[in-house]
Amino acid sequence: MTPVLELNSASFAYRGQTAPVVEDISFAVEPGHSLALVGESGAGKTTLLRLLLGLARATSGTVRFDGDELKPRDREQMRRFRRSVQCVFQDPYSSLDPRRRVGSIVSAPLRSLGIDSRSTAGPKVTDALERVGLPADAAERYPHEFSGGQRQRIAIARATVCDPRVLLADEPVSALDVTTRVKVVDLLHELKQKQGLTLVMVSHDLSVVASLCERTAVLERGRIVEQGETGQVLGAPAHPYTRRLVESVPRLPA
Ligand SMILES: Nc1ncnc2c1ncn2[C@@H]1O[C@H](COP(=O)(O)OP(=O)(O)OP(=O)(O)O)[C@@H](O)[C@H]1O
Repeated sequence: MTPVLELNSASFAYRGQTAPVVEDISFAVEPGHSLALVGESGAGKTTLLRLLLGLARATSGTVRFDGDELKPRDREQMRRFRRSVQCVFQDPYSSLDPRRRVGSIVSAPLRSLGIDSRSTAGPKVTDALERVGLPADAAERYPHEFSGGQRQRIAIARATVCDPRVLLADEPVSALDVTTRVKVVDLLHELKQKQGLTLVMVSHDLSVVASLCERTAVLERGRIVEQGETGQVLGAPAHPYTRRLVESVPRLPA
């Protein structure tokens, strides 16, 4: 099967810097599967998501979408891409415009992709809100009327309203308290199961990774040191860096 997203020997250096922050990265994301990117702060995880989103362009190597090289200037391809690949960020407070009602926030991708107008988007917005466990009347309210967990649900409703195939999520639950975190992880799990959503997720939380992602790639200072089945990578790490990451997870005393 053609991977929906693929990096081939991709490297990226920020403007004005010679040293790449990610180097020689290769992985493929198969449709319906999920991949976690893990590693310490500054390892380059968010930069990889930016490459996958077409927000940054690989300095060398390629990013492929449905088998074709991703070209941010190709408007037709980017339209298909935006319809297929959506994202959710860490902070549900800053990622939602406080001046707009939730209905307008959630319908934004439908309108910007030309799928619906404000007047025709209603049923899809209701559906998307329902799928994430929010009542239909949430559409009439403003983000400040919701808790952090509910706001992240709104962000997930916005990201899934146009039925994308892939969700790219940057630390989607790390700003949430522990019980809310579990509920949002359950929601992501359900979207994977029911809608066959492909998930690429950055997370510091290895238990979240273990519960959501079949595959894991471990990033150390911009390079992948290990990747494979999550159970294998986190359960029996082959690389000393992965072992250190796994061992650094705090455990309750026995
Ligand atoms: N706009 C930028 N300009 C220059 N360097 C940057 C920029 N953004 C990030 N970097 C550098 O790139 C490296 C990788 O950063 P990145 O945010 O991708 O790491 P990360 O693994 O996502 O970290 P964290 O877990 O803390 O979010 C870091 O050394 C960072 O300082």
